[in-house]
Amino acid sequence: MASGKSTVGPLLADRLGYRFVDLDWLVEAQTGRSVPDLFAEGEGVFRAAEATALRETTGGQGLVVSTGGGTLVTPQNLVVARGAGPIVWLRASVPVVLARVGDTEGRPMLAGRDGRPLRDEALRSRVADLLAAREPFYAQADLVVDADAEADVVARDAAEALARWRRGPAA
Ligand SMILES: Nc1ncnc2c1ncn2[C@@H]1O[C@H](COP(=O)(O)OP(=O)(O)O)[C@@H](O)[C@H]1O
Ligand SMILES: O=C(O)C1=C[C@@H](OP(=O)(O)O)[C@@H](O)[C@H](O)C1
Ligand SMILES: [Mg+2]
Repeated sequence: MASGKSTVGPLLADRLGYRFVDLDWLVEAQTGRSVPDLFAEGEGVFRAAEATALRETTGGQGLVVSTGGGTLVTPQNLVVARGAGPIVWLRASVPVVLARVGDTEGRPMLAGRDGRPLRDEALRSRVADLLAAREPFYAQADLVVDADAEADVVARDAAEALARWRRGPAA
């Protein structure tokens, strides 16, 4: 979360001449509910809607999909995404993620048990724990790009990494 997927995705799509979809927006459009609303019924309710939305982005070409930070932690989602095209991991460091999450309002994964946004050391430790737990899943991406950089630079690096990936190992 807050690595810049929703920000960089459209910039990357522009560079590639592709369409763009943000998976959280698609979930909200398909369910008519906000992400925090879905989480309020239980994380599983959101994850089910997310898996459905992800499947519906596959099967075509010329599309950049910005997933949510938890999407590819579900092994079946990873299989679905990999079948659709290359997965790019926007790898951001803990301090940069913390600087970008803002006040964490509207980010259910960064709320405490009482539902209120975490702050200070509790927030830092939740972000660090989440990123550490998710790293083995993110590491299964086809490409990794340093997401601590400015958004335009991240999009450019992702486009270049994709072009190299397409040319194959010999290039
Ligand atoms: N490369 C970047 N440099 C600086 N700020 C960024 C960058 N990418 C995203 N942001 C800002 O960080 C916040 C979270 O970005 P967002 O794209 O929503 O991340 P994600 O979709 O991974 O949760 C937003 O306020 C966004 O404007
Ligand atoms: O990390 C997560 O599990 C989540 C990240 C969010 O998306 P972003 O990564 O785009 O913030 C959103 O899908 C939901 O709040 C759950
Ligand atoms: Mg996002």
